[in-house]
Amino acid sequence: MEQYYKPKVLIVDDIPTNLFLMSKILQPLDAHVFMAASGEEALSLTLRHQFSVILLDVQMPNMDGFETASLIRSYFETKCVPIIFVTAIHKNDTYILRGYEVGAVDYLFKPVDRDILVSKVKVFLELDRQRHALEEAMNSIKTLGHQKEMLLECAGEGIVGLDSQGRITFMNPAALSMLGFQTQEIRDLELGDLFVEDDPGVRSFPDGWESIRAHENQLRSKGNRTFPVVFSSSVIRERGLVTGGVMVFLDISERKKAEQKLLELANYDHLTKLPNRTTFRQQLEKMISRNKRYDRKVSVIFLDLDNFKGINDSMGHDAGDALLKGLAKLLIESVRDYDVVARLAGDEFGILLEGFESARDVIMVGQKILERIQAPFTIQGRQVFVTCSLGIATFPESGTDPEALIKAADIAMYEAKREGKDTLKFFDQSMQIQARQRMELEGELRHALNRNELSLHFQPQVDPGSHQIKGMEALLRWNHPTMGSVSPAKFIPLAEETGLILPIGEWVMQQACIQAASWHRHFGPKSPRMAVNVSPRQLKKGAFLDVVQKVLAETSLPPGLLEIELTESTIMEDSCNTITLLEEFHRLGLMIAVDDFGTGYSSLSYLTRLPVDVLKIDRSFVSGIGTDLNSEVIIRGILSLAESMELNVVAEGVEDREHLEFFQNHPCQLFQGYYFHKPMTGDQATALLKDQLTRRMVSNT
Ligand SMILES: Nc1nc2c(ncn2[C@@H]2O[C@@H]3COP(=O)(O)O[C@H]4[C@@H](O)[C@H](n5cnc6c(=O)[nH]c(N)nc65)O[C@@H]4COP(=O)(O)O[C@H]3[C@H]2O)c(=O)[nH]1
Repeated sequence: MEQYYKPKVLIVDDIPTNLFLMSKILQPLDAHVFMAASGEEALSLTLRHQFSVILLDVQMPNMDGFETASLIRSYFETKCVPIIFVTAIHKNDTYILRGYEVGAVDYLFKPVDRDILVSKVKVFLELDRQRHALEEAMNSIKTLGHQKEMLLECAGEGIVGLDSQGRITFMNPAALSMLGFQTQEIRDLELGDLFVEDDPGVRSFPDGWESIRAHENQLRSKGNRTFPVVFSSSVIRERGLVTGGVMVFLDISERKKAEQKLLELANYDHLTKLPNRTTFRQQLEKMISRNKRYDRKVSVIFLDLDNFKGINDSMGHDAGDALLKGLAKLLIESVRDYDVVARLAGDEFGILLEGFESARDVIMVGQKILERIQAPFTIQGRQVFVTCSLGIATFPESGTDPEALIKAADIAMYEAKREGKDTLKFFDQSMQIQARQRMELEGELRHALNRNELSLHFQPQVDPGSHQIKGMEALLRWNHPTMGSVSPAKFIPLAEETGLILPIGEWVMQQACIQAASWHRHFGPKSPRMAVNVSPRQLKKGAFLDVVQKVLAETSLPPGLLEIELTESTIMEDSCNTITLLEEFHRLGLMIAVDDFGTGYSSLSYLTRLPVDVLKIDRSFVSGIGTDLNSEVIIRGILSLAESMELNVVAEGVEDREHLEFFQNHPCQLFQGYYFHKPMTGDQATALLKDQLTRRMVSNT
């Protein structure tokens, strides 16, 4: 803030009374009054203070007033200080003139009149105040100008100045450096030369310039580098006339890069660089509206790898990632440039096709993918074989909006999986009905355990010679309050898919062991061995071994009375882990049976490495006895294999005498089937075992 300015007055007189009187008179004026008794003293004061006016006595000893005034005028700092001479009234004109020559601005005559003195001094004080105010104003203008200059110099934004014709006249250092120009090079430049794309606002200088606020465009540097900027402009007017313009711009390359990165993250899969699900959906929406107008079709292919999890688990995530990248490349190469390939999730990919003639073209694309995928991928120096399942849905038949189409293709893909994988399926409405039923069933199954709707039935396994019951297979039953009895063939695969098999399987193991332990307490060492079906998902879960150990400990069932039934395909699926786990079960003393034997394509050499005790001949072969020579050949093959490997064999699905007679010539250890017993409740099985015991005792007596 500006400080209050108090002017200074100097009175010079060798007579103290004069000094005193004049200072007294000047006291009411708002000024500092200084006094000097000689010319020398006056000079010394003028060099230290800036006086508004000096009242200088002419007649003084040593250095008189004229001499003092000349000396004051001779110094740069003091040469303009107004001097009023104070002298006797009778002095002549020559004398007076001399005073003016040495720099007097006025005279006062002694004896000094009070009013005249005050009014004359007042004038000079006022003049000095105004001079001071002017000086202050000048100073602040100077400071402001300097500040503005600094602003232009230091601003990070590029600032470009134009003349009234719109020609560039100025660029601040930031603008020069961003655009790569030297100051002298800007003279012939027009603003439009700097813009990559014509900007109507820029072109319309000076009209419309005021409205350019935060526009985005690209500027071109001298070296032809283009970079994105955000810029604003304003027009300079003086008294209503346009005198120039200013444009301020900011290089937003970094911001644009960050925006681009965010956009990629939001719309693309970072691993394969393919569009993600969101983008896939948007593209499908566009494709639908594009083709709807011309009554043309759009196809959605949903692809899922069949054995990705196995590869990921056994070879590690890096290998899994490499496989997905390889697959992405394969898919892109299998379709046309304008078809869309996206990664929807994990090992799920989506393809959008348009502009095809008929469904045959889409099938050909799908088959091409199925064929190409058969060639091994080389990952971490190893050859990896994969297959995939494809589901195809077509607009408008399978659905008219993106969600419906993606869902339909997903359902069709699911059907392809159910049909044995490595194939493609076209969506049809019946699939949707099945999918809905599956969903409803799943909802019900989730509550089945808590609502006590599950129970176990037991089917005896009988010794062919003695007809004694040596084993019992635990078979799960679901009795739903409205649907009635639901077949395990229907709900077990569903439980497997949804993971519900884990709690359900644990419950089965527990209930079966409780029952087996009860029989063991009742019938002693001759009580039947309990065979429990175990699904692949249970086996893969590391905790399954703990579950079995815990149940055995809780029920005190001798481990030798527990048999685990695994299907052939389960055993073959996950080699290393399965062998280790089965060996653990063996160490515990459990028996291991291979269910549905003969339906898979087990490598026999692999089978010899597995700790297996029992092979169960699949029901489909037994039912072929007498009608299908192949089945009989297979059964004979299994029996001789089992003999050479010293494995026991259980023939499943023995329904009639013909089956039984076949096995008289081809001995097998146990029979299971309706010919002997159907699956029955625990109580019925207990009664049967009691009956058997009684008959044995009777026959022994
Ligand atoms: N036509 C005919 N069928 C016969 C005959 N003898 C037995 N069966 C049926 O054949 C199936 C034998 O069980 P599986 O092969 O383990 O096949 C089982 C098994 O894979 C699965 N399953 C049943 N209970 C469980 C369980 O607790 N856990 C798991 N993971 N799977 C189970 O469900 C499948 C079907 O079970 P179920 O419907 O109980 O069907 C049983 C049984 O009722 C016969 O002479 N003729």
